[in-house]
Amino acid sequence: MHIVTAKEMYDTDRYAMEEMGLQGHMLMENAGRAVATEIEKHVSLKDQILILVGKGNNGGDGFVIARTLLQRGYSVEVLQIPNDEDIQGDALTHRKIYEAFGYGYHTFEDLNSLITFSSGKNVIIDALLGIGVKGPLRSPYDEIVPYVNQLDAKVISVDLPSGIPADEGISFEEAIQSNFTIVIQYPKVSAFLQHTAPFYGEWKAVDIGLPDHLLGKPESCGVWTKEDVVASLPEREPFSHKGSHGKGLVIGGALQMPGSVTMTSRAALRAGAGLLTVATVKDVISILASSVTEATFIALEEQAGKINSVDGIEFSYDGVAIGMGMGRHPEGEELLREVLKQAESPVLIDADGLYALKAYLPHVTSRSSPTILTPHPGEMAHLLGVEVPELLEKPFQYSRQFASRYGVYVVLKGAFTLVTTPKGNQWVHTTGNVGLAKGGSGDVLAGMLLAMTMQPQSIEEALNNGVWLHGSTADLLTEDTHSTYDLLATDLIDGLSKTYRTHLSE
Ligand SMILES: NC(=O)C1=CN([C@@H]2O[C@H](COP(=O)(O)OP(=O)(O)OC[C@H]3O[C@@H](n4cnc5c(N)ncnc54)[C@H](OP(=O)(O)O)[C@@H]3O)[C@@H](O)[C@H]2O)[C@@H](O)CC1
Ligand SMILES: [K+]
Repeated sequence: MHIVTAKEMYDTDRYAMEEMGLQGHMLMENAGRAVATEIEKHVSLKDQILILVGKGNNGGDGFVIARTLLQRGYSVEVLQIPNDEDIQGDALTHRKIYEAFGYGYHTFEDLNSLITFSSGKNVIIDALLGIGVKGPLRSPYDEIVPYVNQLDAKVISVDLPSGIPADEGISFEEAIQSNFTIVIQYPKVSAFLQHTAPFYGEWKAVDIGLPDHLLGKPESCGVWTKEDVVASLPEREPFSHKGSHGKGLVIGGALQMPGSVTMTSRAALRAGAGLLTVATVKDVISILASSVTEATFIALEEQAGKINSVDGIEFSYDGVAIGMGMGRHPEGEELLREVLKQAESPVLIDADGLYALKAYLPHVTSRSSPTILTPHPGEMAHLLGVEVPELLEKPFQYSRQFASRYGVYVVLKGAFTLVTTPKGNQWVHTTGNVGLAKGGSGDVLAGMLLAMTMQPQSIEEALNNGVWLHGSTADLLTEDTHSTYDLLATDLIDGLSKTYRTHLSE
């Protein structure tokens, strides 16, 4: 499923209108009817519905929705916010059709009109502003929006909650707080930003008949779905052997932190790695040996319980993960540098490895094998040299610039984990839940990603499939046996079997 900016949406609409003959009023008819059909799933014939119609085409959709619902027997009233002469173009065409059916509307004079017409209504349809919103809400929307937000009614927004910009990096002051948003054709970027997504409530996209190839462009941005996983995750060949499923290496752990590397290793094996070696300090090996029986070990030189050197590792692996539980120490930089120079396989850098990476970043571009970074926002902000809130305002832009500048894959972890390729393809993940906000879930993810990168699929597919498996496992577990309070990172490792069996064996 594509994700679009306002410009991409307007370009797509324009192309459909100018090059394909799908005229604006036809698109609006399709949009309004598709939205009305979706609204029917959330309302009943007993509900009293008020549709708030704004000045632009979002308001135009409102007139189509009103006509469709009235024809289908629903109780609907319309409150048009602008004066009659301010409704123009396709929106005016549809208001005329609405009137030709014999339906009427009220016009907003001051807040009292909204108070009067919203009285007794238990459903409000927000067709005030769409992707054309610019700047803070102006009069009278700055009065209307707070009034709607304090009403005790179900609010359903058309395309996006009025006041929320479609794009990232744009500030706003107030917006409709929706219970449900019916997105027209493609979700907009703001549906996946931490500070704007909550305004959408739940959302669903409806098809208005724009062909997908209109968005064909070198960069691709979308939601990675179960269908994508099913299409790309390779089936196991019946005559394959443990070597064909990837020989992985995990470098990490310190005497003070033996857990991280344990979780990464177990997760990698559970996710499908054929063979796994863990390179760590001696005391961690004795702890690991009992809980990761399937792995082999390399004891590394140490100082004060931390890895001091990677001497002794022969880099003949299909994938390497480094950094988890390694601790932060001056030698970390040198270790990482050696690994990146010597390994001729994908190298995934997580946790403490990311802190050690900063100085070496400019040299990463010279690697001939993929380099994968899996930062949480704090680690990513550190690498970028910006504050976390600034990063979270524009995660798409920052990730794309960073991935292309250093030629790396970036898995920016969060409520909407974002995978970016060096070429600028971006995939958002909507699986997973707040149960994952706990120590260890990143270590488990790193292990799953390591296993995925060693299977016969592209690195882009591997990372997305790994993130999807991790999130879906959390979802299955919290639906079933766990809650978002008690879910542990180790539960994800054991729960992965169920995800594979439930989702991927159909
Ligand atoms: N054919 C198509 O393209 C299709 C489009 N579709 C639908 O159209 C929507 C986009 O329509 P749009 O471009 O008319 O923008 P939209 O947000 O409805 O209104 C913008 C108007 O609002 C005003 N305004 C702006 N900012 C403001 C503020 N802060 N505070 C107050 N007022 C503000 C501004 O007016 P101004 O006051 O500046 O004159 C401006 O004219 C899209 O989301 C989808 O729902 C579908 O039907 C499919 C086919
Ligand atoms: K809206």
